[in-house]
Amino acid sequence: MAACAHHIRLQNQYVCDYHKPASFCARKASFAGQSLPLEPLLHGVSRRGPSLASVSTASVAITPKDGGASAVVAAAAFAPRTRSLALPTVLVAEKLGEGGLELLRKVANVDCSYNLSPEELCAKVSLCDALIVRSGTKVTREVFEASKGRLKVVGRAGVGIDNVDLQAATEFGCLVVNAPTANTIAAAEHGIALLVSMARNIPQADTSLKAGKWLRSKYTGVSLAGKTLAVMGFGKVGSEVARRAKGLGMHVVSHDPYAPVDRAHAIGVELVSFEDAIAQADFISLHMPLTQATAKIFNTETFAKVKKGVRIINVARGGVIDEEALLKALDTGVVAQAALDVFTEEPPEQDNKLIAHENVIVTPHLGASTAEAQEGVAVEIAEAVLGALQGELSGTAVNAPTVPREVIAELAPYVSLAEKLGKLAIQLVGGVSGVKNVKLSYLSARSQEELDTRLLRAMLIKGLIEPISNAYINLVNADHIAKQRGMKVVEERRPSDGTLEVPLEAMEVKIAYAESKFASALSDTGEITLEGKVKDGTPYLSRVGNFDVDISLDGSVILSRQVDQPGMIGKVGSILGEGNVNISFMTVGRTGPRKKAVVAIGVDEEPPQGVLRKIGNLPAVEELVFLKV
Ligand SMILES: NC(=O)c1ccc[n+]([C@@H]2O[C@H](COP(=O)([O-])OP(=O)(O)OC[C@H]3O[C@@H](n4cnc5c(N)ncnc54)[C@H](O)[C@@H]3O)[C@@H](O)[C@H]2O)c1
Ligand SMILES: O=C(O)[C@H](O)COP(=O)(O)O
Repeated sequence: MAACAHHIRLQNQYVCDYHKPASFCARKASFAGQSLPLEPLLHGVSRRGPSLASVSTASVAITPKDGGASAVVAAAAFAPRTRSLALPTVLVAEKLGEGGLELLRKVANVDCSYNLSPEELCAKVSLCDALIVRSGTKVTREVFEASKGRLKVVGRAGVGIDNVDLQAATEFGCLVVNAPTANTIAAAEHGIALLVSMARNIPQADTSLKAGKWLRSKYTGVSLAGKTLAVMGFGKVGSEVARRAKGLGMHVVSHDPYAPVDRAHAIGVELVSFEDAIAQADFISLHMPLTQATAKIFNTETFAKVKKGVRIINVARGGVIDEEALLKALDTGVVAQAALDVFTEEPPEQDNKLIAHENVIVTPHLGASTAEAQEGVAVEIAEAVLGALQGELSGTAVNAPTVPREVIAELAPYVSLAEKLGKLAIQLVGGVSGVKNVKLSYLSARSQEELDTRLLRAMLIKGLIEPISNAYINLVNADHIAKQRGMKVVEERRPSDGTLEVPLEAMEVKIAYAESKFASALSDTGEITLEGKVKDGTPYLSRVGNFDVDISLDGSVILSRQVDQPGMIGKVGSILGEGNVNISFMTVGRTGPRKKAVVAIGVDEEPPQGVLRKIGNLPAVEELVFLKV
């Protein structure tokens, strides 16, 4: 047997990496939450093939955002397998750029099989170690079941992973990686292409001329110069669209409650409220992710507030527009034109009325479809998949294995607390100030060496960012994604004289320079401030702004600031009861008897808007916010 040049030793098991592309060799192998230097060990493994399936570390993975209440799940991310001398097999189920295929072919058997039916995909996947898809292939629970544990990595050659069942992937110990940056420019350029084509009726005029007509006045367009474009979502794609639109002489405003103001100012874009953006825009371009908060955010109510004759471009996700409402708005002239690359259902039904509408131009989800973007995405995903097959964690891992069981066992409730505090804190942000500076403080008797806070910090970031983006955060990518979004997260330890047995007495999150939807969440220093504790293994919210509260975080929370007076608890309780909303907890934090008080109410279900309105209308209630946990 020939000796390999390099091997990674992971918890006494060996992974041969002689076949890695050169770029992998100098790196550290990061696995199961440990960063391990590559150990050049010489041991007898054949050069004929990699032994990449030999990693067996029991590890834990942060659950994906749809993964239920538990913040972490134990999963054997790479199940023990006998050392195989065969090359791994990678199934490429949608067309992938040649550069990526070349990389894969160097070290794997590559099976390019496109347009597989769900049954064919299930049949093939049991013979594959990795699967690469774009948005056109549904990687369902059935696919993971059918793979019978062989599938170790799913690579999404693009950003959105709406088509991959992440929960099932995690349960089956399958890593999911994506390629989030390589198609940004393509998507932005497509947005601009649609903007210009729509304004000048290019598709309609083209069709008409090809049909033998010469209709010059019918296709008179509108100019872009001097018009206002509202960019909804100032992330990777939105900011590139804004930059390009400025070059076309447009006045660009943007709505993104979480974007750093200075990044927008740097390219001459003003961040404004949702209402301001849609009220002043001649053109609206959508670039936000599809989340609970943005689903159908463009609906009948929204269209009632736009400038009459507005034109809309959507290269984000179909679900952010209520398609029926858009159709009505087009029919009544409220919306003059729409340019759509994405649809609620893809491909859309044949008789889709929006697509047939004369004032709508469409493309079949082509935002990422340029030769350059697809080459970039292909290389990005091939590297991520190959790295993952060899036990490396890519920075774009979506449901990555992270830390060893013993660490997680001790920190589990704190990990959950950190995510919940993040989720609550981000929901408290309001206005247009953005989220730039976050401080996470640990009150603990333990020293730095005795308390590994990496997972807590990652989970805080997960809680802060996932509800407002399509990013999936794990230990590996948390800091990277926070930085990418201009969010600075600093940690601070505050010594306590408590016992060393308890990892943490309390955890505090502060968001500086941010406005809040709930002014009482601001502390004396003007920061949104939340403190949490773990009691009997359960995360609790212990402070909001300057108000001490005590509420279990196993349901959602209503926070209300009111004048402390007799009968209030009964009144609020009755309104919730009438609305069939079950109260799990209620505490009052007050500055003094009959002065200001913050009432924190834990509820098992989301109260209907009418119920919240009734509570808000009680004369003693000064402000109210509902927060999902
Ligand atoms: N059509 C295509 O082929 C194509 C290609 C690439 C990306 N996309 C889609 O484009 C969208 C943007 O992608 P990206 O890479 O720029 O993502 P990103 O995460 O970099 O940016 C999204 C931005 O939206 C903001 N946001 C979140 N909630 C918001 C809200 N309620 N209101 C306003 N802004 C909000 C976030 O703060 C963030 O800045 C995503 O939906 C993505 O799936 C489509
Ligand atoms: O999420 C994405 O990356 C884009 O929507 C592009 O999807 P596609 O790779 O299927 O073109």
